[in-house]
Amino acid sequence: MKILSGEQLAQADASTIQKQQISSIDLMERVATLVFERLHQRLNGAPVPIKVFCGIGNNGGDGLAIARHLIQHGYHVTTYVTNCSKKRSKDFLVNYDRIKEVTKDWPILLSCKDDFPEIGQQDIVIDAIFGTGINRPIDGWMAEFVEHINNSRAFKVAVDMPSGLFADQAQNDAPVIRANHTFTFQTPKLSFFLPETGNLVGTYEVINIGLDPEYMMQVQPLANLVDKDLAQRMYKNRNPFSHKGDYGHVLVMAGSEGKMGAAVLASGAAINAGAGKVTALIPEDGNTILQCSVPEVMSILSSGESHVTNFDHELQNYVLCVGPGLGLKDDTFSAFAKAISKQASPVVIDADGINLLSRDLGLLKKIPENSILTPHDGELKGLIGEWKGSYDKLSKAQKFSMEHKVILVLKGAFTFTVTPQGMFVNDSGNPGMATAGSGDVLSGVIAAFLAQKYDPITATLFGVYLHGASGDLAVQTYAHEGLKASIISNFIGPAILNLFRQPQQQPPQQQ
Ligand SMILES: NC(=O)C1=CN([C@@H]2O[C@H](COP(=O)(O)OP(=O)(O)OC[C@H]3O[C@@H](n4cnc5c(N)ncnc54)[C@H](OP(=O)(O)O)[C@@H]3O)[C@@H](O)[C@H]2O)[C@@H](O)CC1
Ligand SMILES: [K+]
Repeated sequence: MKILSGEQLAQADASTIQKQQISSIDLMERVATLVFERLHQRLNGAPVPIKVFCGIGNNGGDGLAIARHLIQHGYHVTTYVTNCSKKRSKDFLVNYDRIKEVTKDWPILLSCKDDFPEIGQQDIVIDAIFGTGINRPIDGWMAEFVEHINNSRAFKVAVDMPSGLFADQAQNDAPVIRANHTFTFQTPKLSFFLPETGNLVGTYEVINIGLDPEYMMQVQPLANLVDKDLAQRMYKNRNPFSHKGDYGHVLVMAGSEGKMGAAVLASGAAINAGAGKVTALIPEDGNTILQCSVPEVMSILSSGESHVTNFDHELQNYVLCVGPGLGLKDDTFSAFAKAISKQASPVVIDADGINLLSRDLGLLKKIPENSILTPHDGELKGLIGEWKGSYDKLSKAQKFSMEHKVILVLKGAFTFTVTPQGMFVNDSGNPGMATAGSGDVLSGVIAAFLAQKYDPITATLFGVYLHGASGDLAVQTYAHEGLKASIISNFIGPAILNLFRQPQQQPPQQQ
């Protein structure tokens, strides 16, 4: 699913009106009806007090139309208009008139602090104050009003976006409605996925409002959302007459004294994700640990006892996955530099591999095009320097990806994959995955799909999605707290099966 900017959504709106020969007021009615239907489905006629707060633009117009439908269906609705400007949109005014057809109660105008209504704990608040048209932070009495709503214990439903939130631009601590649930139109907005603002959205639900398919097809999005549908389409069926040689060989260069678990997890995950063969290049003293932990994985021993000191072997045709638990010793750096410079096809670099690379960024010239780097924030700083907020981070990461022709996987609540061809947001995963070794598993999974001849971007996106989906399945049994990296790894197979199950067969998600 494409993630568009506010400006692009306005263009999609205009293009829909032109191509579908529908008026903007009819499009607003379509949108409001769809929101009403979803609300009605959940509320089922419940006599709860509903307060609809409308702005004076088209988001407010949506709010008025939603309120009208609710009133028509017998709900207990009070409608308010935040009277912050005389400049009302055309479609707002039409709906301001239309609401008179169903009630004698005019919307109540709010113009200052004295007008603020009391909001009860049992109320449902529908926030239709600002949507994608917000163009500056909310200030003055409106800022106090946002705080008033946020301080209430009512359940807050945002229309398109929580008011005050910018769809795709940085904002510094500006007042924003803290929604419990957001009905967003056509595409989710980029700010829903960023750590500074994602919590303001609550749960979100995309409503397909039927914007012009031609426009949607050709528009270059800010990012693409990788969800179950897309992941399912990435999957490659196996040929019944195939053999292990068809599924590639992953060489995991990893581990050091006290961190052999990282080598075990990365190489084990590569096996679990379908690599035909996996070999671990590890320090001598780690061999027993590895061989006892994952019997399917072969080993090559470096001459260093406690850490990898050299990269000497006879293997051919393998995919290198380097870094987990490798350590930062000088001779490990030399072995890393040698390993990198011997590769002709994309590699996966994780953890200490990225820290070693940051020691000499000149090595980037030796990394094959479309190699995959999977840094957490601390490691990323070694590559792109410091940043100010998520938008700055993404822009610097994009520049880095294009300049060095590499794929960056920026791990987080929503993992961003930044490629020279564009940016992707991952839709799977949960907070239980914030646990030691989870990243080691991810690097092994991505390397396994590279070895299985998925192209580098697909291998990355598919690996990131499945890693999160494994965590989502595992959490049903283990809870967030009980989740650990080896369990995530063991759920890769079930997560692949789950790609092809219908939603009703999925167990409920832990919130
Ligand atoms: N995309 C689609 O396909 C469809 C979109 N639809 C809906 O339209 C919504 C977008 O509507 P929109 O463009 O009218 O903008 P909206 O968010 O209502 O606000 C604009 C008003 O706010 C004002 N204003 C701005 N910032 C302010 C501030 N800080 N403090 C105070 N005022 C501020 C600004 O005034 P001005 O800047 O001119 O002073 C202007 O009057 C979208 O979210 C969705 O709900 C559907 O109906 C149909 C399909
Ligand atoms: K809103």
